Amino acid sequence: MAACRASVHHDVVPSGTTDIRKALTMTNALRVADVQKVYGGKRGSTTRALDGVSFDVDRGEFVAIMGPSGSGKTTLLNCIATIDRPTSGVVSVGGVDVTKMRSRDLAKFRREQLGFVFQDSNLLDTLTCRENVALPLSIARVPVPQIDQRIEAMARALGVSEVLDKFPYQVSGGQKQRVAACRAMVGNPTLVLADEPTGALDSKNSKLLLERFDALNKQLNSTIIMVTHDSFAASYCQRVLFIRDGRIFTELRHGNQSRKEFFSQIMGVVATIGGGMDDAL
Ligand SMILES: Nc1ncnc2c1ncn2[C@@H]1O[C@H](COP(=O)(O)OP(=O)(O)OP(=O)(O)O)[C@@H](O)[C@H]1O
Repeated sequence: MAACRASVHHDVVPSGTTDIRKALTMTNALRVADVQKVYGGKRGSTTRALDGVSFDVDRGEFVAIMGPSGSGKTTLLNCIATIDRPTSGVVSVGGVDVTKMRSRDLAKFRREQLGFVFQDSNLLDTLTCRENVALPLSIARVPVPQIDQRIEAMARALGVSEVLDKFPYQVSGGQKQRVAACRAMVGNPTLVLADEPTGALDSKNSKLLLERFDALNKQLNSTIIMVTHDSFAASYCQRVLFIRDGRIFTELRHGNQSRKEFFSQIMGVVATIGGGMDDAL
């Protein structure tokens, strides 16, 4: 097992710094440095959901986060997604320390820098699939001809071209989830955050989505962070971070081994770490 990379604080770039310093961190899509998250307090009981989590994600990496129920995965993803603020520590996306960002800037930041894929696709039922995918581009005021081009290209890449003009209730669960992935990735965000994206899919559709993620990661250099309980899903990633009791327990790298070999390695750690992982298998 590879050791986790040590956290370094000095080169985390706070928001509003110069382009030169940003350029220094161009290969770094995400830095999580000594992040703590404590819920509760003020005389009530407290829960330390994250206890000094540190790791880096390079641009173009496809990383899974695994861990038993209650280990802190959602809390970590919410801190990266700027939905929640850490109690202490730094979360830096594309070289910008998001923990220092003012609340009024966060919505814009999320829109422009992050793409989200949830367990249930969260598509808007009153819009067609095409209109759902167009949303982030329309909000970003991308010119209409470009919007059409980008939607067509992304739909082709995710295998949903034929359902673009249908409404979400007219398409299958697997297609819905791939349309949701289209919407998350069409704006080419710095980070795609996927929370149990295969959780509601059967094995055929899980495989299809993961293969498309893998292809997009390789072709577009997309950076994808995926929380999953499923070792099979994690085996598509280049790296798996295991979290237990709010701390990084260990990490595995895919390296040159086959996906099958990586899957067995992941299963080995899951067996060690225990606690309700791989429920989906
Ligand atoms: N808003 C909150 N207030 C208090 N405690 C919380 C809150 N959210 C999460 N926790 C606690 O923090 C810990 C980590 O929770 P988290 O949801 O991050 O775990 P998880 O790994 O995502 O679990 P699961 O796999 O079951 O979704 C748990 O002990 C949980 O009970």
